[in-house]
Amino acid sequence: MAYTFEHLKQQCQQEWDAYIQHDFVRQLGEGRLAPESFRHYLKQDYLFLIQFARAFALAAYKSTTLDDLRHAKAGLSAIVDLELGLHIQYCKEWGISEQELQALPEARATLAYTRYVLDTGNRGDLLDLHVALAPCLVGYGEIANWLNTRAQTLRGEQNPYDAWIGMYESAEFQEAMHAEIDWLNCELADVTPRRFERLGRIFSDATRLEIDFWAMGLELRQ
Ligand SMILES: Cc1ncc(CO)c(N)n1
Repeated sequence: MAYTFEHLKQQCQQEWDAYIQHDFVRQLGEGRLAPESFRHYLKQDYLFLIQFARAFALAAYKSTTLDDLRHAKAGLSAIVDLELGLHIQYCKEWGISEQELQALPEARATLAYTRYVLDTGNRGDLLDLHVALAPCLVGYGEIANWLNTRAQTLRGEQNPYDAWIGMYESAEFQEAMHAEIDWLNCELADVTPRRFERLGRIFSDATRLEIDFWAMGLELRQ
């Protein structure tokens, strides 16, 4: 049987739904998330993005084909040249200066998640690393789409978090998500059941760590 990305989700459907439909996400969509929670999340997400960039650098190191090398390089450039700049700008609009960002200590949830991804990539191969990254890349795109299906979601000026949803429903992000799913489907097609079981563990671990990232924001955990 050929495995697909869909199977990775199915083998931890409960965790996946708890991540996509988390209270943080619902409250953000309904425009009733506490601003302190959103600010705390934004600050930690800056630290997350720096480690995320390192993960793409690791993906370059783990690449053995020119195509994979180009893919990793494009991901690293997108984060360093584009996403981090946008994030710093967005933080400013929420009253968080670049100076403040640079001095932040990492919350435990940020440490746990990012170092888990880096360790998984270090000890495994490129597929292990991509599976650990998939909840970030695919999850946020799916979250934006899920929010857009909900009648309770507020869009436009009435929601202070509208721009956040806009970022992840954007054509660029949705394309990156689909490219990631295609890459994974291609690689998963010929793995053995034993390998799939190990990959499933990585995927569900990373999903649980994304849930903790939301909880960190919601509960202002350090
Ligand atoms: C924690 C987290 N996961 C995923 C993304 C999407 O890139 C993000 N910015 N932050």
